[in-house]
Amino acid sequence: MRGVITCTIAPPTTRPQEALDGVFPSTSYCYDIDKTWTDNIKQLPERCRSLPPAIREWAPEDKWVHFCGHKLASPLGVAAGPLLSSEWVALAAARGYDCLTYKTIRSHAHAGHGLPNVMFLAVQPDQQLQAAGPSCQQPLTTRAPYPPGVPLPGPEAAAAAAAATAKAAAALTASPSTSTSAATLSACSPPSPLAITNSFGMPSQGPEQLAADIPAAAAALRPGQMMVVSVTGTPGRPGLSFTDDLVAAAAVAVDAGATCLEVNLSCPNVGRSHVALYADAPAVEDTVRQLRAALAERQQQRQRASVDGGGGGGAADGDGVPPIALKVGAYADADSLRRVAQSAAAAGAAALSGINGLSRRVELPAALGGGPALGGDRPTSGVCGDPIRAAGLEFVATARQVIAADSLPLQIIGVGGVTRAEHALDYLRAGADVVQAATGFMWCPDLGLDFQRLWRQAGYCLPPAGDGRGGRQ
Ligand SMILES: Cc1cc2nc3c(=O)[nH]c(=O)nc-3n(C[C@H](O)[C@H](O)[C@H](O)COP(=O)(O)O)c2cc1C
Repeated sequence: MRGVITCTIAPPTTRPQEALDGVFPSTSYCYDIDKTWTDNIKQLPERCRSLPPAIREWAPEDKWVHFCGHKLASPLGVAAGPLLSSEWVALAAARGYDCLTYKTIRSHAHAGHGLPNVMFLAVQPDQQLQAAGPSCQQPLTTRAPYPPGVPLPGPEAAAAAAAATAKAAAALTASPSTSTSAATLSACSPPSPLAITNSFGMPSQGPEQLAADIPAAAAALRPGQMMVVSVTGTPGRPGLSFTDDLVAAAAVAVDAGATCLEVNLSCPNVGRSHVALYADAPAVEDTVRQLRAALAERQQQRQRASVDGGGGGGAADGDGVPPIALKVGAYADADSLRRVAQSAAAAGAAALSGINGLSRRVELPAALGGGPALGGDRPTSGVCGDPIRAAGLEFVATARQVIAADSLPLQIIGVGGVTRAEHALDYLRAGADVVQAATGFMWCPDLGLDFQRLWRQAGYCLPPAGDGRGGRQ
């Protein structure tokens, strides 16, 4: 793989004074990390509900981008995770994101892990984690939690940020050529570096709720936007293989009208049995073949049973199966990625989406006693945000080379460490068709509107890359 990714590890101890400097409140701007994911579904946190009106100028349709049979007004989206329900999808759709991935669902209701689910990491500014290698066996250290009783940024802070955003947006509207920096538009200012570990264990609503909520999420989209539904299987279900259960989860999504699926083959927060599926080329090929065959068979049955023909999405191909993206992790080398890309394409997958959070051991600072930060039963968890951007870019650049060299019919979703709008442009230059943020969206939902401004300034195509590789459009 090209490039050098260093893996300097945070110092083993963090002085409490530094850790509690108030820059790292225990909640994100939007998602409330002190609450369970079900509470975050029940009610969108106040800060998300009181965002100022979004001002966005939509690209003319001839500048829209093609992705998995859909036309997108822009190539930015939100990755699987933060969009827990239709309300969250509607929020992202209104804040400048066009490719919205509905959080990974299972075939059945699943509680996932208890709190804590998200903790801040003590990393150096610009620290980037290696995708693989012995140095990555070393643990990362969390920041001390925000002290109890210290008030979080409340409605006043949100109102001040909203006023600043409205002012900047008004200036922009009055003079579209103003070179207001993207940062001045955001109604939030994420901590820097924004480095978290998340450990949810892929909780899922049950099929009945999803049957109502997935169509509600799709109804929140405008022309030029699409929703991908992320699905996974659960190993060890009585009488069902992982793939059988994956088919059942995908069927929930398809029956609810999903027009694009993403199969999560790389969750770093579940048992070992399927965390590394994405790295096993024959298993990837088998899984995708079986999934597509089962969905095609279901579609035929439905067509036979219905005089009007079955459902199926607008982007489904000839056999009625929606395009399938595969969510993968970082690969140790280009050959491993090539083998999986070839297998995925041979089985009929439409896209690769990477990377997932990097799995690391995560410990409390020594000042708080050390030991696994999420408890002994969760010694490792997924690292997301700024420290994985280099690994994500490396994945995209390598995938683009492999796809071009082998003429594979695959598109690429670039994910990992997009915490500012400019990072999305870096991903597009590296070769992504679509770029998504997870952590960046949680801490700065208006990153989407910032990106739209940059995208418009760029003339809705890529500016030349600084490294001489050039853009793709
Ligand atoms: C809170 C949270 C929940 C996530 N849940 C999922 C999930 O359910 N399925 C999945 O494929 N990835 C999940 N991810 C991983 C993200 O999709 C993404 O791959 C990873 O966070 C790297 O992107 P980021 O640096 O923008 O956060 C989750 C990430 C976060 C932060």
